[in-house]
Amino acid sequence: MSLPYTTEKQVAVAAVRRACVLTNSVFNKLVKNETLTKVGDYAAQAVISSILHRAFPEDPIVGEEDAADLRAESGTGMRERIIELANEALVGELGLDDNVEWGMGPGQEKTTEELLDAIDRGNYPGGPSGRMWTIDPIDGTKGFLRGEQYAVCLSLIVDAQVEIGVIGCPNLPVDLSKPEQGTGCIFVAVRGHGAEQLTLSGASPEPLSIPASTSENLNFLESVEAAHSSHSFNDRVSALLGITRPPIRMDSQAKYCCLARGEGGAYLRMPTGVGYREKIWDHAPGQVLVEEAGGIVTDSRGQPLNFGLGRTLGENFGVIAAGKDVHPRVLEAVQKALSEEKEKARV
Ligand SMILES: Nc1ncnc2c1ncn2[C@@H]1O[C@H](COP(=O)(O)O)[C@@H](OP(=O)(O)O)[C@H]1O
Ligand SMILES: [Mg+2]
Ligand SMILES: [Mg+2]
Ligand SMILES: [Mg+2]
Repeated sequence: MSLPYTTEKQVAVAAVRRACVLTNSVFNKLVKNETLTKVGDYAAQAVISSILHRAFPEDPIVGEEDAADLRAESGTGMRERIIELANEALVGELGLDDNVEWGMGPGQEKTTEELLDAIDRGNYPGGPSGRMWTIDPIDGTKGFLRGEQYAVCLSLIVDAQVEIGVIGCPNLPVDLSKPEQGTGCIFVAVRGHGAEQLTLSGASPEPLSIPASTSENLNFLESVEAAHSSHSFNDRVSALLGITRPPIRMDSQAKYCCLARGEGGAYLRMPTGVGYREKIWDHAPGQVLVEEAGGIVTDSRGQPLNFGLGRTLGENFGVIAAGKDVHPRVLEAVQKALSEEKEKARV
């Protein structure tokens, strides 16, 4: 019996690989010299969206970026730069099995209009039924610009359930505890068929599973950006759990990837203010990856993340991702810390 979503998985990995080559070259050519922020985000979404469209022309896409500003932009050369970089990534030879037999070999150069349209194809509003892809071309843009962690994130959602997640992490050490082994990994999960880590060239799949954990070897994974998740809340939850090790701070869904391969032990993301709604592209690939590695992903109330409400997670409040044994303990401590906060606000 053939595995489900074989073609989708091949196409998704090919698309993420090309986008990673692109973001790497954007960093080396542009970010290191000048701050042309967003060039990588636009170009990578154009590349991934073009590849998806060629393979699955009927599938809608929920992408983070849109091309409105780019269309309006003139005189800076930014749009030309993006088109050039996207075309380089689309036609370049990547080596390995670039799936020519699925029509996924190096593509043809595209016009400016075609690439702007490809970016704008990410405007699907989402919803509860049918197939859709989510693209976060550069997740952790702040980390990307700092030369730290970022991730190229792609998922396939079918009837509100994430079926495939692919996360490319060009700057992530192959093993956090052995930085000398080099950086660059791709994480892939197919619902019901496990999670794996590949090299950045798409080779050497290693199955992933979250090992059992105790409080002694636990530390939290959390955002670098204090505006994105409450560091002080995490400190309180750590204290309640008796965790003494400092948190591992890292941008992007690389946190889900580290968790899936047994680094850290829990990813906790609590809102810093009222009103922000988490975006589906910031969590869909990470959710299926962690679940397929044997973990649990919920919001801070223990509810599953709802990917069927549109472009955001709606009423889901915060995110807790952890191994099966750790998750209930973290959830309980989060409840305790929340009720302490309520109590404080009352008096
Ligand atoms: N106030 C806020 N609260 C939570 N997340 C936020 C936020 N403002 C932006 N974000 C999201 O946080 C993501 C980065 O997460 P992290 O902090 O884990 O690296 C951003 O993704 P992008 O970088 O793709 O825009 C963005 O979507
Ligand atoms: Mg993001
Ligand atoms: Mg992004
Ligand atoms: Mg963004």
